[in-house]
Amino acid sequence: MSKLQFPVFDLGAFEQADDAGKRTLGKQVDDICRSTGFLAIRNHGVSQAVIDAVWSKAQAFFDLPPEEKQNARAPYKGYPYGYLGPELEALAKSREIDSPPDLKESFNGGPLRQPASITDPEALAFCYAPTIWPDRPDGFVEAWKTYYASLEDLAARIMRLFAVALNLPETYFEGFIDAPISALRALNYPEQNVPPKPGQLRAGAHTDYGSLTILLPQEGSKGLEIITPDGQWTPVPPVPGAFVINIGDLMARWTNDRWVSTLHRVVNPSPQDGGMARRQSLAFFHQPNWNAEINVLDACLGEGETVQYGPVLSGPYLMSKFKSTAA
Ligand SMILES: O=C(O)CCC(=O)C(=O)O
Ligand SMILES: [Fe+2]
Repeated sequence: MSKLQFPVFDLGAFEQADDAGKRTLGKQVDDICRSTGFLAIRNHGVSQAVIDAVWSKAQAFFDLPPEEKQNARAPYKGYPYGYLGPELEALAKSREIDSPPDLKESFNGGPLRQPASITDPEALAFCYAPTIWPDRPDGFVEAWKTYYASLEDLAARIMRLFAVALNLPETYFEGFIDAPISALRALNYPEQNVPPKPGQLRAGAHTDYGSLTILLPQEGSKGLEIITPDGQWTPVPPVPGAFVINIGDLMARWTNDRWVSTLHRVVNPSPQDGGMARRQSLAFFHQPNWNAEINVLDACLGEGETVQYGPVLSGPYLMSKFKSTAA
């Protein structure tokens, strides 16, 4: 693994390693997750054709006239899926910081399957609410679902890596994530022709809520920044062919804060970087099963350490976090 500036991890090499090799590589991931929880994953096995298809369909969707995009809009404030137009979300509000709305628009989609066992009305009204699909561009839905399925599989593989990193059996998380309630979000940060309001960013400083986020920033694009342990905002460099992953609040809680859910943001483009260029990204927010009960892992309790968090259920926990960001 290269650790020059930003760690880049070879997932294929991990999967092919023997037990001792896996433990060594897992230890590297444990170290990263204790410090920032942000790393790039290469040799991830997701086909470039699957990525290119969803990328170009998302771009074509964002290029549609605003009125047409509104046909796929989320029907009411707080509805999780469909099109969320400009100025409707301020991520900084999740931290109770009042800020102008983020300079972005997004399209959001939920789980591809709904287990028959799910009857909780809250689950049906929230995570399992229907995705409001756009009519155009042709092929959008198929490309979206194919990418979603690939990322769900990738997330499960990364959770195996996390289990090894935490000194747990490799399959430890499997029972918690066999009916995940993950969401996929395509983000577009439009060209900025007018100056932002004071304090207005493309995405305000926030932590992610779930177990794991798998991000695909636009190739070569800048703007994503994290707070490093020295307290400085630090750019995440684009890594060609790799996904950027980070852990969210639920994973920090699960590990009793051994792992950190790091604050991050997307800043406005600087004049040196073209000043106003559009930027696109895809964010897959992996979230354990609606009913998964998340208790601090024994494996994360060192000598003399106490349990800092009581149990929470994955779905209701996510709902409470999500509802706070409407602008
Ligand atoms: O677009 C990006 O690079 C990051 C977006 C992000 O952090 C989020 O939507 O949670
Ligand atoms: Fe984020």
